[in-house]
Amino acid sequence: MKKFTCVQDIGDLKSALAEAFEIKKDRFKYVELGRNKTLMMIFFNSSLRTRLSTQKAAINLGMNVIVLDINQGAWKLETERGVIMDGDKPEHILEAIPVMGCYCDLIGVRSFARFENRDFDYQETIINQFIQYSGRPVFSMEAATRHPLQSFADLITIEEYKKIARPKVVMTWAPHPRPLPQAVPNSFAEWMNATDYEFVITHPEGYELDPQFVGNAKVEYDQMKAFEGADFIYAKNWAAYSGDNYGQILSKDRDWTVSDRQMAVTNNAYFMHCLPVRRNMIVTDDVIESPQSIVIPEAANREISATVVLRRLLEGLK
Ligand SMILES: CCC[C@H](NC(C)=O)C(=O)O
Ligand SMILES: NC(=O)OP(=O)(O)O
Repeated sequence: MKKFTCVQDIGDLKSALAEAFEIKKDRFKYVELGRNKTLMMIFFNSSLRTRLSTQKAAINLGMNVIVLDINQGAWKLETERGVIMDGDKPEHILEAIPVMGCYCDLIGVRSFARFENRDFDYQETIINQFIQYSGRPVFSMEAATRHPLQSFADLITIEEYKKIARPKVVMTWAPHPRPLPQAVPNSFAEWMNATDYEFVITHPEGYELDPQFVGNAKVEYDQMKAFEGADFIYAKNWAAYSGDNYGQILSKDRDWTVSDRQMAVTNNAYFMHCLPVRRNMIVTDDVIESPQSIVIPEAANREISATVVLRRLLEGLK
C-alpha cells in the first residue's frame, strides 16, 4: 500500500478485517517490521484519539515517531501557489513538505476542511500536496473529505458487536454549536456502502452530503422512522455541504439530540460516536453512559486500524 486516504486503498474489506482481528490478538506481532523506520505525524488541527492511537500503533510496529503541530512551533505556511509571499507566512508548503519528507519514512497528515472554498476542500488540496511532494507514503489522519482510520475502526467495532450478518446501521445528524466538517460522515458512509449492511442516513433537510459518499444509502428526513429497528446508531454533526450553504450551520434543533426517546424504537441498538462528543447536544448523558454505548471500545479500535494501515505501508517500503 502506497497511500491510505479512502476505503479503496485498504482493498478487500474481509482481508483487512481478518488482519485487524489477528493484530488485536497480538498487537506486537510485527514489532520488527518498523525497526529504524520513522513515522512523522503532521497536525494542522487538534487531536486526541488520532494522535495517541497512531503513535501507539507505530510503537506496536517498532517505529520511531516524530509529531509536528504545524500551527504550534513550525513556520506559518502559505498553501496557495503563485501568491506573493509578503504577508505573515514565511514558508511555502511546497518547500516544507519535501523537507519534512527528508526526516521520515511514512507521513500521516491531519488537515480538516477549511470551509473557505468547497473545491479547495473537496479536491483534497493539502493532503494531495503531501502525496505529490513528500516523496513518502502518506496516510490520512482526517483530511477535508474523509477520515479513513476512524471509519476502519468503526467497521471493526460493528463486526465485533453485530448480532446478525447484515445489521441495520443508521447514521444520524445531531446539533452542534460549531460548523463541523463532513469528513467523518462522508467516510463512514463510504465504508458502510462498501459492506452489505442495511445503511440509512438521517438528517434535517439541507444537510444532504455529497452524493459520491451517500451512494446507495437510504436517506430518511424523519429521524424516528430511520431509527426503527436499528442495530447500530452512529451519531455525528456536520455543517451543510450543498451550494451556498457550504460550511454553514442551518439548524441547532435539539430534537435531533439522541436520547432514550429515539433509542426506544431501535432494536436495542448500540450507540457509536467517533469522539470528541458534545454531551446533551449530540447525545444525552443517559444514552452515552448506557450499556449499549460502545464509544470507548470504538475509540480503542483506532489503535488496531492504525496498526493494520501502518503495517501495510511499511510492507510497501520493501
Ligand atoms: C474526529 C472528529 C474531528 C472533528 N471534530 C471536531 C470537534 O472538530 C470533526 O468533526 O471532523
Ligand atoms: N475520533 C478522532 O479522530 O478523535 P480526535 O479528533 O481526538 O483524534
